[in-house]
Order: sequence, then structure tokens, then C-alpha cells
Amino acid sequence: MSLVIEVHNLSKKFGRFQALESLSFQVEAGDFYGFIGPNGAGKSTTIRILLGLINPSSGSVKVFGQAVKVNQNDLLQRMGYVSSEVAYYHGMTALETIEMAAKVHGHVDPKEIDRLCKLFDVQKEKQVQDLSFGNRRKISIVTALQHQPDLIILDEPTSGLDPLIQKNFWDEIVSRNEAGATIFISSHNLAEVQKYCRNAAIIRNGQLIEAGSMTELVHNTAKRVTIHGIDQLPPIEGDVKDLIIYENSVSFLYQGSMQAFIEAIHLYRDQIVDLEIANPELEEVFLHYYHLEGGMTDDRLQ
Ligand SMILES: Nc1ncnc2c1ncn2[C@@H]1O[C@H](COP(=O)(O)OP(=O)(O)OP(=O)(O)O)[C@@H](O)[C@H]1O
Repeated sequence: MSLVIEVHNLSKKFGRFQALESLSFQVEAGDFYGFIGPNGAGKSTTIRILLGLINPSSGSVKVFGQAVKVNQNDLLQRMGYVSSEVAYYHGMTALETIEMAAKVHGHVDPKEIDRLCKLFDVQKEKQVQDLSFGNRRKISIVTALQHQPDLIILDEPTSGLDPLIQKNFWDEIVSRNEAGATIFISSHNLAEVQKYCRNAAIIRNGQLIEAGSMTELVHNTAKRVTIHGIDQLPPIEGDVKDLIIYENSVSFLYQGSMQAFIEAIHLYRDQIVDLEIANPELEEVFLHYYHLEGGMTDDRLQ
């Protein structure tokens, strides 16, 4: 399988601030890849480097096997990008803005513009400065998709979109992925990432903390255990977090040996009426990583 994105030892400094540090990950052709991390983790900075909008301080970035800066124009023809913030030239309508972007690409089918505008309910004749945030975001989605890119990079694409448009958006992105496009998405909506992405990377303070398949990310961390019939935590050896004690049940995240767990709950075998062991939601996995020692401290100013 060929690689569409190769990020190797990438570092970026803004003055004395180390925004990215030795970041490495790869995205294969046809993947649906999630890029997650809290505010300020370095997601947009990485994406801007991938697009050649800013330069790395060190390390290398390749897209479709080519150095981004060397072949930027050719590469951008094959990429579609929805940025986290949208700004357009005032005095132009939504349609004029979309058509201007189409001219830059040079090979956009007007019927496709029309289809996408209908799908996302774009207010074509309104001036961009008069549009709401969500309606401006729709322009950015149409301009990112209209030229049938092979790589679609989405930075917080659904923020500001109403639920109906969000659904249309995901249907469209899934069908583009099924047709062969590679999707790279940064999002704070972890339910969304878990639902659609096959692989993901988690970054914190500019560093990669985990990357792998969505199944591995969710399975290799703690399990969510709920025991019905008792109202105290059995003496389990292992890592127990996020304990919630209800009137007649306990629920917690457990990471440790299953044998130790079974031995501990065996002591309560006469009281236990039901037992649930589930993989946590991605949101719980995310919190697990961010509450590791030192997780929230940001000491990147040097
Ligand atoms: N041009 C810049 N000059 C100085 N610092 C910057 C610049 N751009 C980004 N940063 C800093 O780099 C860090 C990473 O920013 P970035 O926008 O990549 O984070 P993010 O993960 O996309 O966050 P969010 O989820 O809030 O969008 C932040 O602390 C930000 O303040």
C-alpha cells in the first residue's frame, strides 16, 4: 500500500515556543485517518505544514511521496482542504468565491459545483461577509471537494454545521473515501472520529503519544467495567480510574490482569447480579491519555 502522508521527525518552533517536537506518523492511500488532541496540541500547525503554508523548523513531510515545498502547486491540485477558520474576500458572493477557487484548479465540472451547493444548501447569491459562520464553512467545504481531490484534509470541518448538513457532509466524505480518496481529519468530536476513522494519531503538547488502528487504540487501553449488585469497589490489583458508585452498582475503568480481576470479584460472587465489560468510548481513551502524569502541563516555551 502506498503512503499518501509521511511525517518524519517534524519539529516546528514559533520563536521560543516549541509547537511540534519530533512528530512522526504515516497515512496510507485510501485511509480514513483521525488526528486528535486538545486545543493547542499542534494539529493545525501540522496540517499547515502538510499544505506547505508554513515551513517546518526541522524534519520532513512528504505528500504522495513528494516533498511538499518542492512540488507544492502540483500537490495542491490533488488536495482539498477545509481549514478550521474561514476568511474570504469581502464583496464577493458565495458562488463567485467558489467559482474563483474552481478557476484556480482549472478542471472543475460546473455540474459538480451545483450538486455540492445543493447538498450543503449554500446561499450562493449572498455576499460572504453577510453569511453566518456555518454558512461560510459550507463554502470552504465546497471549494475543498469540487475538484475531486485524492487527499482531503479536514480541520474541524463540522463545527458550525447544523445536524442535517453534518449528515450530508459525512455521507459525502464516506462516499469519497469509498471511491478511493484518502481522508485526514482533525476533530474535537471524538464520537465522529471513532465512527468514521480507521486509524488515528493522538498528539499532546506537540508530540505524538499514540498512533494506530481505531480498534487498537480503544482495545489496548482500560476497559469500562460495571458490576451490578454491589456498592463498593472489590479489592482489585491493577489500575482503577473514574470510579462511580451507585446505590446498587459500581462502574470504573480497569487496566490490569483479567485473572486478578476475576479473583477479586469472585469474593462477591453471591451478591453480583450482572457484569458488563466494554471497550471505552474514544472520549474515555482520550481522557485516559490526557490524565497520564504531566498530561496537561504545557512547558513548550524554551
Ligand atoms: N503563528 C504562530 N505564532 C506563534 N504561536 C503559534 C502560531 N501558530 C500556532 N501557534 C501555537 O502553537 C500551538 C499549536 O497550535 P495549533 O493551532 O496547531 O493547535 P491545534 O492543535 O490545532 O489547536 P485547536 O484544537 O485549538 O485548533 C499553540 O500553542 C499555538 O498558540
